[in-house]
Amino acid sequence: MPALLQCLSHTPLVGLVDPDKPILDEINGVIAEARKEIEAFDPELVLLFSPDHYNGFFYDVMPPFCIGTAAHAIGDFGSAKGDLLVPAELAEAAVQYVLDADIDVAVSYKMQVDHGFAQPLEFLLGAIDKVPVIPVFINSVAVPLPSFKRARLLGAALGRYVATLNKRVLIIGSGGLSHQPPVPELMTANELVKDRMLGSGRNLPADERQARTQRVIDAARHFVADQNSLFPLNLEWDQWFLQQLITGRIDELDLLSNQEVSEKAGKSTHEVKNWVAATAAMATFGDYQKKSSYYRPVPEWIAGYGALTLTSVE
Ligand SMILES: O=C(O)/C=C/c1cccc(O)c1O
Ligand SMILES: [Fe+2]
Repeated sequence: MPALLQCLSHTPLVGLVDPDKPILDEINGVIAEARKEIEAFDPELVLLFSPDHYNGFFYDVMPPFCIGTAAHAIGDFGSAKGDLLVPAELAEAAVQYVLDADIDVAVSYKMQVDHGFAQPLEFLLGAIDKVPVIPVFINSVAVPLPSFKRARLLGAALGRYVATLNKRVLIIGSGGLSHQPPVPELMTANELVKDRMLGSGRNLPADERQARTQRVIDAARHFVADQNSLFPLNLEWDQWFLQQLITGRIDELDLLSNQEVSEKAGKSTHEVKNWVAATAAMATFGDYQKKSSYYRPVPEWIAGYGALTLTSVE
């Protein structure tokens, strides 16, 4: 069975702080093309790798990786809200398969997810509950972080697992590329935010949710005016990273240290590990080829915004 890979940056600022119309049209065109490709492929199962942003995973117990056998999207920043369509038995078997492959992964029977999961499902499939999806969380924000190598090995193990199912599988990597939005850090957070990061943020009061949303919107507006107001986007790094995936050199990314990536491209750039895992999963289906790729820095979205479509070589 062939597989299809779609990696896509996500950003909760879509519709809230948008780039100029020609750029927005260009990006919407890229998403529309990806969606058309997916429609033609007609996936029976989605394997979705995504980070979280202290909406579903907290420092009370922060796993490097987690697979959900059920998942609920909270609808942050106006993203889609509701239950994902998770095939519980397949997801549970995926956990066992990965553990048997010596990759330690957590399981959640009630996973809470945010725009990282919801946005690509909505943009690429039209809704979060259109196609059965195995949701895979990769901790990309809350230090200490897993390595690039472990993300690749997780992806490869899950790729081998879904390849056993004899289904048309769409593999999605959500996140990145270079960026550093104002996500709080445990060491420097005030007492209230620290408490939220330790777990009480799972059900944020409405006024705090609103304040959090507004803080990110304000940061994006400042970033448009002054691109040193946050860690700058790194166009060169992003393009280099994309080429690594396109040319099949994902193993070389094992050499990247987390510190180096944070220092060169920003602390949230670790979200690209979702692209690495997705591409490693794709590689288990055999040779792949680039169908299309896209890149543009979008300060309005605090994102090195990229897309990559890979198809199996038959
Ligand atoms: O959840 C937040 O506070 C911010 C999220 C964000 C902002 C910009 C780019 C991203 O990938 C994000 O997840
Ligand atoms: Fe993100």
